[in-house]
Amino acid sequence: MNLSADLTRAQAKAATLIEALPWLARFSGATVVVKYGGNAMVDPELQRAFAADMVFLRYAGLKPVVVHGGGPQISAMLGRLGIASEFRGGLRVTTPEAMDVVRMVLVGQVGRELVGLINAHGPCAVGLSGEDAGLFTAVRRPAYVDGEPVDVGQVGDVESVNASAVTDLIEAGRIPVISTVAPDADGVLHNLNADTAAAALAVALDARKLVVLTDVPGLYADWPDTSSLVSEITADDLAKLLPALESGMVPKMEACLRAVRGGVPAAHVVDGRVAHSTLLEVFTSEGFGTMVIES
Ligand SMILES: Nc1ncnc2c1ncn2[C@@H]1O[C@H](COP(=O)(O)OP(=O)(O)O)[C@@H](O)[C@H]1O
Ligand SMILES: CC(=O)N[C@@H](CCC(=O)OP(=O)(O)O)C(=O)O
Repeated sequence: MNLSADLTRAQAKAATLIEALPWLARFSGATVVVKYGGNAMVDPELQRAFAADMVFLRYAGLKPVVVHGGGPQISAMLGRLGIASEFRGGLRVTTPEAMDVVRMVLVGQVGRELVGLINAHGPCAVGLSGEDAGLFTAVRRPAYVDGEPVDVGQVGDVESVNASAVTDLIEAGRIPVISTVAPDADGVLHNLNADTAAAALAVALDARKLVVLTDVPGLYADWPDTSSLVSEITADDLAKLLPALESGMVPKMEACLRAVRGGVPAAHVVDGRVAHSTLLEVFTSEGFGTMVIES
């Protein structure tokens, strides 16, 4: 057969679309929690690509829920305001003064910007924080440095999730965009690591997938040996590997483990520096990044 160049290109596009068919069928109606962070959150082109992916998922019949990070943006604002900031065991030491800034940046800046980018495609996104409709309650937690607990101030773990705060929005066709601050039982606001909160939410929503964006192609078993990229790992093997991981990957892989152990069938770490990484993960056969499964 002698196809013209145009027809060849058109056929390649059709092949790409049709490759998505089994995945569209499999994930139709599924809730997918996506943790937005890293470079995807600071590069304007990647930001727009991410927003388009969320809208694509929604129109493809999935139910995307976004949990966003914002560590670098919080650090920048604390710096501008002359408020000292440090991390202990991967968690930000959060004084009451810093907590005000964490809330202002996550809820008022990073969350708003993402809502705006998604809503450029149509009025889908609604921003909310752990404070809204009692979405999260927090319980204060220490950091662990050399195995020892260290007080890091108003830092919490998710204690409870009011899933209906999110499912009501999903049922209305919205894309929830969630900022990870939450009150404890006394109403004191706490700062939650966004990877951890995304995992807790994925479990509470009975999500079919957790997708965590980062700035590397995935988990390396022997970091920084780039030949050691892990494409698939079971929860048990990940639990064995966790103590050997370095700080950046620890909350991410702990989050994947928590999600899978909590009943989410698959948790993925994908390279957010690649435009449309979430779509590639959900709709292509290649497998993208690292997938954590129960067994
Ligand atoms: N075993 C590992 N596999 C992959 N990355 C690792 C590993 N150990 C440490 N890292 C580092 O962790 C970083 C990701 O963590 P972090 O910077 O906190 O993520 P993000 O900003 O995407 O939320 C990677 O960019 C990499 O430098
Ligand atoms: C307790 C704690 O450390 N909270 C994080 C919350 C934001 C976050 O997790 O952002 P990333 O995903 O971009 O790292 C912080 O204050 O930086």
